[in-house]
Amino acid sequence: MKDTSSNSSAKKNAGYKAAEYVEDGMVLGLGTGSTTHFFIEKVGMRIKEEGINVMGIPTSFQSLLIAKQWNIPITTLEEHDIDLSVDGADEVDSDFNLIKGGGAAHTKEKIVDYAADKFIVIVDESKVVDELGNFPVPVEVLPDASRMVIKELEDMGASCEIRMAQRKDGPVITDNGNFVIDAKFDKIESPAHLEIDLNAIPGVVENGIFSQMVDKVIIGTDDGTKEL
Ligand SMILES: O=C(CO)[C@H](O)[C@H](O)COP(=O)(O)O
Repeated sequence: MKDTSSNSSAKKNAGYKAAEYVEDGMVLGLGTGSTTHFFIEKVGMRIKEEGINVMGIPTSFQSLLIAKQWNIPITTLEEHDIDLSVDGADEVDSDFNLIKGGGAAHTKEKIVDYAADKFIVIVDESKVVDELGNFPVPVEVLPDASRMVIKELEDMGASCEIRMAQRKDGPVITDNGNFVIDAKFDKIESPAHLEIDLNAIPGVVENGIFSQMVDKVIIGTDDGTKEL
């Protein structure tokens, strides 16, 4: 789906910069992906070196494993509200609309990111776009509904593919046991409307348009960061 090995110094700069916004006592939403990996790593370093006291709510098994590796205490949305969530994106426009879900984690990411008091997005420059839509919109679906959802998406003008696993025969299975349909629209006129319309299709669990809640975007470059 995407090459997560590229732009690693820019991703690292963005992730490390976001960790500067972490304060002692915070509960953190831990996004998913190669950029967020650097954020979690830096939070772990700050716990070790500065002794800050924070807890994390991971948005995927991947993020849970990285957090455990860095001895970040884990909690859940059942137990705590979230002060700050930090997450990557596949596309971000100047109105802070996002496409997420390149790692198939967008359902839990949206629950956690939207619940946070503050939501910071971290990307490298390649993710910044004038208009969303070059990256297909990931749509998590209940497996039994996938053919019907594809028909609805095609009626809405999208070209669709069920995302296939790379080292397993068959579809990608999300952390929630579902499939992901990648829906490519020629043009996304209104991200906010599309976000609502996609979730109205029976069988859709969540889609990867994030049109709400972003407070800040940190763009990593090879030399440093820019903030929007
Ligand atoms: O939405 C996501 C996972 O579902 C990721 O945040 C998004 O795909 C960006 O990943 P990366 O930082 O590896 O480029």
